[in-house]
Amino acid sequence: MALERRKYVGTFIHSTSLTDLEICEEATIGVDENGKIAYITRIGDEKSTSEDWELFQTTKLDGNKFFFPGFIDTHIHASQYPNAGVFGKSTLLDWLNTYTFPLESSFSDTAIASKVYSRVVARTLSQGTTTACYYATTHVPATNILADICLKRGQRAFVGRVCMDRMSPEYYRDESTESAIADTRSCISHIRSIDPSFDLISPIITPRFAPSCHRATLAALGALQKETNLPVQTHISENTSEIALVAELFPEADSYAHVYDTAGLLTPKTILAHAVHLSPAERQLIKSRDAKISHCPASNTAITSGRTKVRELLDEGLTLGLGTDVSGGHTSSMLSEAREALFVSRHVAMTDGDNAKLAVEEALYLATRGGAKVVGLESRIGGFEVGMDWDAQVVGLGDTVGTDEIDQREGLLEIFGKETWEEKVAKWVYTGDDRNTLAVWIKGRLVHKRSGFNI
Ligand SMILES: Nc1nc2[nH]cnc2c(=O)[nH]1
Ligand SMILES: [Zn+2]
Repeated sequence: MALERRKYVGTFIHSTSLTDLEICEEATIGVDENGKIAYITRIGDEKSTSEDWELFQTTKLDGNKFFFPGFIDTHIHASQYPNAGVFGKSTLLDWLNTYTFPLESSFSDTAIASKVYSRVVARTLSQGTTTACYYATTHVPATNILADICLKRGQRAFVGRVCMDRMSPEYYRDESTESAIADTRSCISHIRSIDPSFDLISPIITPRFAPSCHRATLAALGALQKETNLPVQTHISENTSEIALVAELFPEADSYAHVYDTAGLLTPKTILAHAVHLSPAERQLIKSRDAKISHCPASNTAITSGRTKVRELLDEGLTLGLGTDVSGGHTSSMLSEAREALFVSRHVAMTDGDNAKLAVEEALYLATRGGAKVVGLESRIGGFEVGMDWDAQVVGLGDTVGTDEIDQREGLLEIFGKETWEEKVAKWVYTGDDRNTLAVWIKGRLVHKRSGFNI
């Protein structure tokens, strides 16, 4: 579907490195008919565009509004969305049995799948998530519905049919290695039929986690990865009881990471969620395979899995993004997840020292550029550069306060007028929510607009 070219004028903020945000006031970005950034003009730049761009529409921001790259959620269970916030005092293994497997098994009903998946895609778009790595369930029709909804709504997504053939209830598990592979292939074929070059929607090979797959299933999924070169997502080293279970089930393996490596599942296209309790040798192995990590601080706090030492992982050169891990995590908002990453790093700092603290800039990097690297799309998304796709959101912080009236429309954020842009961004991260997400584009297509905001 061809788009109209469009110019975006105003303040642009994006990460240029882990520690740096570039803040460009009064800049212009031209987006072409393919949804790609054609040019960027910053203050003081020579105007570099041809006359014909003058003919096209402009979206111009004023006041305390800015353009920011769309968020990349590197780990979210779409099927668990109805349970967001419902976890009691459980920890991982009892949480799976009490809350998660019963809910996921209900996706044998495609009406439930349609309803939940429509809702989660609409909600995450409204929260500025332009790319999501979704776990679905074991059900082929329901997983295909998730892919269809993402394509229709325009959300960039990795959609994984969950493979699990042991350590789960009989009512919810794959029958055999062969059926797990056949069902995975069936979902891959469906996605190929709706998005032949996996341009917006990609399949992702999804062994739930080592304990729920027999060795033969892990190995067959590793072979499927080799055959297809598709990405892989799974969980690793989230919780100490889970790690003990892996040691019991795979006594021949040196470690949890070795289980995946032996199966051919530790690849540059592998996303490992959690990675809370990795040993130095496992971190070394993951780095040597160039596998990626999805840090899920909200979930790690909610179901008391542990505190990931993100600074150590970053200092060792591992590649990290953020994942909401709904519904281990209570929130589908990547803005909230960035805040959780900041707070968890402060808890680590209370025992390990101040160097553990993440800065706002670092949390935002993980939510955008870091996530782009995790999903292998760093040349296309995560920042504003010529040739990249226009995956962007407008953040509006509300008018500078001046009266006693509380502005209902743009949330709780209070801008008093003396703040620098850096301080405004910090207020957004620490006190903002989806009311501040005024519009969202993916590949140049407008996919969400808050009522009352005129573009
Ligand atoms: N957080 C989380 N960890 C898992 N490990 C295996 N399955 C799951 C899941 O659904 N959520
Ligand atoms: Zn998860």
